[in-house]
This record gives sequence, C-alpha cells and structure tokens, in this order.
Amino acid sequence: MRYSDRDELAVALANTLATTLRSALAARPRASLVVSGGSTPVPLFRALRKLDLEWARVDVTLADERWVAPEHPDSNERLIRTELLQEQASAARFVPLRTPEATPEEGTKTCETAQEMIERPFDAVILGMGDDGHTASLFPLTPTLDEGLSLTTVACCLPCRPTTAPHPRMTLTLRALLNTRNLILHIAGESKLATLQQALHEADTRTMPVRALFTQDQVSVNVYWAP
Ligand SMILES: O=C(O)[C@H](O)[C@@H](O)[C@H](O)[C@H](O)COP(=O)(O)O
Repeated sequence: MRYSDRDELAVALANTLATTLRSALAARPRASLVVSGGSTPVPLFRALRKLDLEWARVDVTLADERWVAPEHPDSNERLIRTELLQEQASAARFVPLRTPEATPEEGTKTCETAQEMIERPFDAVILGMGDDGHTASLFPLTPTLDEGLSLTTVACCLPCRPTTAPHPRMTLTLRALLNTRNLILHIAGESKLATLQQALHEADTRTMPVRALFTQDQVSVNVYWAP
C-alpha cells in the first residue's frame, strides 16, 4: 500500500489495526499486537493510541529490544510506554522483552516465559526495516542469524549482538514473527524502498534478512510505504 504522506499512512494503518483487534476481541478473550521500535512507527503509535477498543484485553509486545535499561533513550520499551501506551491504549497489557538479567543471553529464559503469556498466533505483527535490510533485530551476517531465520528454531526469543548497530539485543525469531494472522512491513522514504527492492531482487537472506519475510508461504506480507 502506497500513501502520499507518512501521517496519512499512520492513520490508515492505525484504523486497519483497530479493526483487526476489534474482530479478534469479538472472537477470543484476548488480542495481541507486536510492534517495532525505531522512528518510523511513532506517528502510527500516536494515531493508534487514540482509537476506541477494549485495550484492557490487548497484549502488546515488541519484535525486538535493545538490551538497555527501560529508561534509556534507546530503549524500545521506553518508546512504547511513552508513545503507544497512552490515552485509550494505556489500558493494554505490555509484555517487555527486556528482563532484569545483565545480558540478553542470561535473560532469554525469562523472556521466553513472559512471551508464553501471549496467545498464538499473534493478531498482528508490525515490522520495520533498516537501511541495511535488517528487520526486527535480525541483522545481516550476525553469528546468531541462521538460528533467527530458521523456520525450525523452537525458541521464540533470541539474543543477538549486531556488529553494525549499538547494544546487544533480544529479537523474536522469524518463526515467532510469522506466527501471526497479519504481517505488516511499515517503511518510509525513498531509500527504504530502494533497500527493499534490493533485498527482493539482488540479495540473499543472510545479507538482507528482510528478504526472509517474502520467501516464506505461511503468511502474506502487507507492505505499507510513504515517501
Ligand atoms: O529496535 C529497532 O531498531 C527495530 O525494531 C528495527 O528493526 C527498526 O524497525 C528498523 O531499524 C527501522 O528503524 P527506523 O524506523 O528508525 O528506520
């Protein structure tokens, strides 16, 4: 889906997500939403948090997290708490990926247990993409990437240490991310569009992991883009 500007995209995507969550709540006791960090989703969070739905029955978690304190400026949890879990959405239940352990490797078990509280499949997963073709924290050429991309990986949470981005991280694995009724890739700007074209037509999943979303047949990917 192409929009003429980022705010228009944010409002349209927020409305689509609200419809998805409302119908999930009509069918099941709880609904779930997986969001990403970074700068792109901020207008989406601001639109979504105003929408009227039974947020108290919605579980919100992250596709990935930087292993920093929840108050750190680079924390995705901080971003979600300040930009999404406000207004109507303040009633949602947030399941963080950051746990008290010192490293993501030590925190994996706690993180995995917390994720088990959320019903699967997720109702919606919204991913972003970096200029290097990473998505979630599935970064090119990292030692744990094969495990992150393998569709037979049992773990839902995977610690990772990208060499091209700051902070150790925790990411949901590709298999966990694909276990959703709706998968959305939300990107903005001409350079992201060029990156996506390159990932689709020239690269492989080890050098541009976002490609893995398009080479599987479990769930279709809806790409939302604005200049
Ligand atoms: O925490 C993170 O870093 C992300 O979840 C990451 O995968 C993000 O979606 C992309 O890096 C795009 O980030 P921007 O929206 O800032 O370009």
